[in-house]
Amino acid sequence: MRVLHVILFGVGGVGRALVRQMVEHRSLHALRYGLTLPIVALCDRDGAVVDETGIDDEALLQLVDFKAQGGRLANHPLGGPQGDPAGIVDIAGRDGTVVVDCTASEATVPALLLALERGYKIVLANKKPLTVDQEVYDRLAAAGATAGEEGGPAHPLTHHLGMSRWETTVGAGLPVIATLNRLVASGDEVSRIAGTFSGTLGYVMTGLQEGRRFSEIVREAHRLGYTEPDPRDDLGGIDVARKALILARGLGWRLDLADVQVTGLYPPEMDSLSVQEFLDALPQLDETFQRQVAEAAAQGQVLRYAATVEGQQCRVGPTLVSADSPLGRLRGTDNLVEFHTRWYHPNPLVIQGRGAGVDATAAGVLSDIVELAFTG
Ligand SMILES: NC(=O)C1=CN([C@@H]2O[C@H](COP(=O)(O)OP(=O)(O)OC[C@H]3O[C@@H](n4cnc5c(N)ncnc54)[C@H](OP(=O)(O)O)[C@@H]3O)[C@@H](O)[C@H]2O)C=CC1
Ligand SMILES: N[C@@H](CC=O)C(=O)O
Repeated sequence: MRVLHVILFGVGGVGRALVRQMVEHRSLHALRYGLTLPIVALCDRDGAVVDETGIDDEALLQLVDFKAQGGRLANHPLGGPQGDPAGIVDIAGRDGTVVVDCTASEATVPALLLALERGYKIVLANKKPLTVDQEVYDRLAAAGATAGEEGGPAHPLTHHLGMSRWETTVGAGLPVIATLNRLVASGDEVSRIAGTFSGTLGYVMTGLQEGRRFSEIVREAHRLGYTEPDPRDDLGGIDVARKALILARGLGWRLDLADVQVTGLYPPEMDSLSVQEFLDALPQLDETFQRQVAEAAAQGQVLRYAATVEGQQCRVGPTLVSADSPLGRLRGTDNLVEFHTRWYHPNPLVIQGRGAGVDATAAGVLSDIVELAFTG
């Protein structure tokens, strides 16, 4: 039996769905792939449960229920406090470990780098480590990638052949990163990537179209687990900017988050509020959006939050499109990603489907883990 030990950071919506799917599919993985995936550490922001023999399934299901009810692992009878994710990798890691990041925090970067230094593998649903410094991206992406000419450093565009996977960072479970990597590997020339990359903003824009209030839709998207922990990351455009940057870096472009042109959907004064205060203050934006959507509808147009990666530049922001265009016909959390390339011209290669949701995302993370079990 092939064994890959799992250290999981983040037991929020995605992390909990992942644990449930891992437990549910244990026999499928054993039968189909001869693979077993024991979870040896489960960590939230200040606590952890560690068991080097693998936390048993009954305890895992009990722990995710405990987390769903707002519990803290530091206070659980099986858990204890932790303030250093790298320390968890140090004590719980061993040969054949994968560190899975389902947080929305930069605090995991040292743990991820340590994991790679030790020869472990990493899977990220978290976009932040890939969108801080270029140097961090390079280190996270290049570990174990194919050697360059005459054994030199790996070429930046062989990243996806290494020990890291981050398929769900763009388009959740949709195969956006895999498609990009395949285009790059074939030598095709990608000239433009464009579309809508946010499940939350798709849900908000199409909800507005149906005549619903902005504040009500945003709160619903938050409750359903589509938004980032702080929904301003979605509404301010920074989450889409991170996705655009991950795609641009995947093309080998050397850009930083500050280089992405971002237009947000709420006024900067709302940045100083707490998340709850922000959610409570949303009704003050209802009328503006209602007016914008009505004016657009009168012209046969709808509002969408679009992203473009082209000519060494990334741009994200609201735009009006014809209600009858591919973007205009999108509904709910669906994303649409067009790759315009030398061989996909004039018609682009298009990926479309659910772009947020904890189960589809967790399934994408689990696929990355299974793929890495057979890599390297
Ligand atoms: N939801 C979705 O549809 C999608 C989400 N993603 C990405 O997946 C990630 C998780 O999203 P989601 O589950 O919705 O978010 P949640 O806010 O529900 O969960 C985040 C989890 O991370 C934990 N956490 C925060 N900081 C740390 C830390 N320093 N060390 C360990 N754990 C930490 C939190 O701990 P605590 O419980 O103590 O607060 C919480 O358990 C995000 O990066 C998001 O962008 C990607 C694609 C789609
Ligand atoms: N908040 C994000 C989740 C996926 O990355 C979104 O809504 O797209």
